[in-house]
Amino acid sequence: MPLRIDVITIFPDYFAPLQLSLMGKAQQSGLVTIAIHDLREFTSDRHRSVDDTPYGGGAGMVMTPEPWGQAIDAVVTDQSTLIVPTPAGKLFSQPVAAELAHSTHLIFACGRYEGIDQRVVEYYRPRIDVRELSIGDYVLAGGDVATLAMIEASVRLVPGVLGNPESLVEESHQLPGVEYPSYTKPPTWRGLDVPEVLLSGHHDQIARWRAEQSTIRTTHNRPDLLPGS
Ligand SMILES: Nc1cc(-c2ccc3cc[nH]c3c2)n[nH]1
Repeated sequence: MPLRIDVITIFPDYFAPLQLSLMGKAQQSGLVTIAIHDLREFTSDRHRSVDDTPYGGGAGMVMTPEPWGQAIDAVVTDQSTLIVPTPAGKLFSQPVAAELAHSTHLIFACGRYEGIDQRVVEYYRPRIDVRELSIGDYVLAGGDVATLAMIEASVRLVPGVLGNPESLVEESHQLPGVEYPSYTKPPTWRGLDVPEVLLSGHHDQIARWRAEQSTIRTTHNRPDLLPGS
């Protein structure tokens, strides 16, 4: 059963990159089907409007619920998971990507302006799995880039998408923390040499060196990922 993804957005062109590279191949292989829907196709007024002023005042505009209800109803099934990117959501992570990779149907609701009327989440929450997700503690201009990131992170984990599942095995066995640095040819580049141990062929020493490098990098860049932190 291929994973089906429906993306609803006012900027369908944001998703052209999904036709390229690994994501494009995943679609051609039939492992994943991705459909992009223009929210404005689900409006009923002459101006195809999707936003209005916020109740309670405040700056900016809020996306009205009805076009979203029409658009989501057009694709939703009882197997759907509705994903709403938002800075206020739970943090997206590799384990969440793995969960999404094993879903049957994902619907991404890409908001713009100040976000989507909360009643859209409230309406679907009793009916299907609804997940408000953040990709990090910084504010984007809309949910489209967050959706691209979540689709790429999830689809690469769909069995059969990655040509070499070996890289997933390494990823999953990775020590808590960040990855060791990588090197390839040439052995010397602008006077800089590849660490000797990597050319030695001593696989135990290489594994030890890589574990040390991972710890050094994690301590320096991501101490929050160190065990016991
Ligand atoms: N992690 C993260 C999500 C977002 C986001 C998501 C949706 C909308 C809609 C309008 N602005 C948005 C921002 N920013 N940062």
